[in-house]
Amino acid sequence: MKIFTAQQIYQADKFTIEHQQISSDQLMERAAIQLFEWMHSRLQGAEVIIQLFCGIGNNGGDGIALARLLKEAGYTIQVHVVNYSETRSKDFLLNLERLKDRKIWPDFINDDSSLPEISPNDIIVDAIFGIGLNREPSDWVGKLIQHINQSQAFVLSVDIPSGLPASQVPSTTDHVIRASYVLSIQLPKLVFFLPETGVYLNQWELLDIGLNTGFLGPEQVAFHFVTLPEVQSMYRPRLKFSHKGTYGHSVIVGGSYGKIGAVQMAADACLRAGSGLVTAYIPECGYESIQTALPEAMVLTDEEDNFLTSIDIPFDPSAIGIGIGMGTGEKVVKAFESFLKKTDQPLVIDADGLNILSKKPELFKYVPKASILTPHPKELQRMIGDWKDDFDKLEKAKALATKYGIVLVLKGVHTITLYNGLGYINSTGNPGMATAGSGDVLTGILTGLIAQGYDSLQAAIFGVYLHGLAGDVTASIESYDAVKATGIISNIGKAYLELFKRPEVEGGNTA
Ligand SMILES: NC(=O)C1=CN([C@@H]2O[C@H](COP(=O)(O)OP(=O)(O)OC[C@H]3O[C@@H](n4cnc5c(N)ncnc54)[C@H](O)[C@@H]3O)[C@@H](O)[C@H]2O)[C@@H](O)CC1
Ligand SMILES: [K+]
Repeated sequence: MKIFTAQQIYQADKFTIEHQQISSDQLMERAAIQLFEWMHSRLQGAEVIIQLFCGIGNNGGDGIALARLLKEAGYTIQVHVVNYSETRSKDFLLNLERLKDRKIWPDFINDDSSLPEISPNDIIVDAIFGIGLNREPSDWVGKLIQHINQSQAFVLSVDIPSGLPASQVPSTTDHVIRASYVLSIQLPKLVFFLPETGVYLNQWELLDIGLNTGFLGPEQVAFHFVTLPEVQSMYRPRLKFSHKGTYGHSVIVGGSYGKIGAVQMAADACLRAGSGLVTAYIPECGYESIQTALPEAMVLTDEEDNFLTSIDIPFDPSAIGIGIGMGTGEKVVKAFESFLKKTDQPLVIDADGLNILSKKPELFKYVPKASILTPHPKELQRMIGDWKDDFDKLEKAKALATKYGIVLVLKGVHTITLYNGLGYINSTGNPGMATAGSGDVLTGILTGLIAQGYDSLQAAIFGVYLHGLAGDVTASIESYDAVKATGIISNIGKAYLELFKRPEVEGGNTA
């Protein structure tokens, strides 16, 4: 699913209005009906007070139109117009008149008004600012937003939390609505997914208002939101007449004394992802444990007991994952360096592999093209230095990926894969996955997918999704708190099955 800029969304609105021969007011009514139906199907006429805070633009217009529909269905509403500008939108005014025709009189909040009382039991509809926010809200609007945030009431934001710009971080963090739920009109916004801006919303969902897909289809975007249909289309089914050689021979290189488990988990995940054969390449000390714990894997050992001193794989592997639990001691760095210099096939590089690259950035030029690098935020910072904010981070990371022709997987709540100037934002996963070994599992999955013939970008997008889904399956059985990396591995199979299960209920997304 493409992630459009506010500018593109405005163009899509315009295009839809022209091509469907409807008025902008009719488009707003579609949005209001969708908002109403969402609320009504959940509230079922409950006797709760709904306080609607509406700006004076089209986001406010959505709110005012929604107020009318709620009133007509018998809900108790209070409508506040947040009067931050004299320049009111045409459709806002139209809907305000319709409200007045029904004898509903909103109160107007200005810079000298007292703040309305809000009970924690009320429901707030936040329609103050939408994607049209183009500067910081005035101080008094910021104070109103703070007041709403402190109310402990459920806050339903229309399109985007008010005060959150659509494509930059807000400058005054407490002048942004903290939304319990966002009903985003038709399209997700990039800020939903970044750590610094995603914190302003708990959950979100899209409301389809029938924007013209003829326009949206060919539009170029910088970011995609990766959902089930995209991932399904990447899946490579296993062939009837195939054998283990068809699915590749992966090698997982890493480990050191006390950190052999990382390689074991990666090798296990690699097998679960479908690699035909898997070899673990480790220091001698891990031989017995891996052979015992993972009978399906083969093991090659370094001469040295406790860490790797040379990496010589005596056959041509289909894929190599390297770096986990490896350490960054002098001899390891040397072994890694000479391995990089003699290898041209794309690698999956994680953990200490990344740390060595940060220590010796001159080695980047030896990283084979189309290798996948999977830094978590600290590893990324070591690689690209400090960033001003999340947008700056994305630019710097993109530049690094483009410079060396690599696939950069930025691990996080929404893992973002960057390649060739484009970004792919993952939609699966949960907070339970912030646990030891979760990254090793990802390395194993990615290596296993490359071994089976997925290209690097597909392996990254598909693998990150599958990894998150396996984590979601695990959490659904064991709770977020109890998710362990080995649990994620054992649910990779269920995640594969999930990919092709028909959805039973329509659900929201957790931002
Ligand atoms: N254009 C359309 O046809 C549709 C628009 N929709 C809604 O319209 C919204 C966008 O509406 P608008 O473009 O009117 O913008 P907003 O309603 O987000 O903002 C209102 C206006 O206030 C001004 N403004 C921006 N920042 C300000 C600040 N800090 N202080 C004071 N004034 C400020 C801007 O001129 C802006 O246009 C969307 O988020 C969505 O909710 C929906 O109704 C669907 C259809
Ligand atoms: K809003």
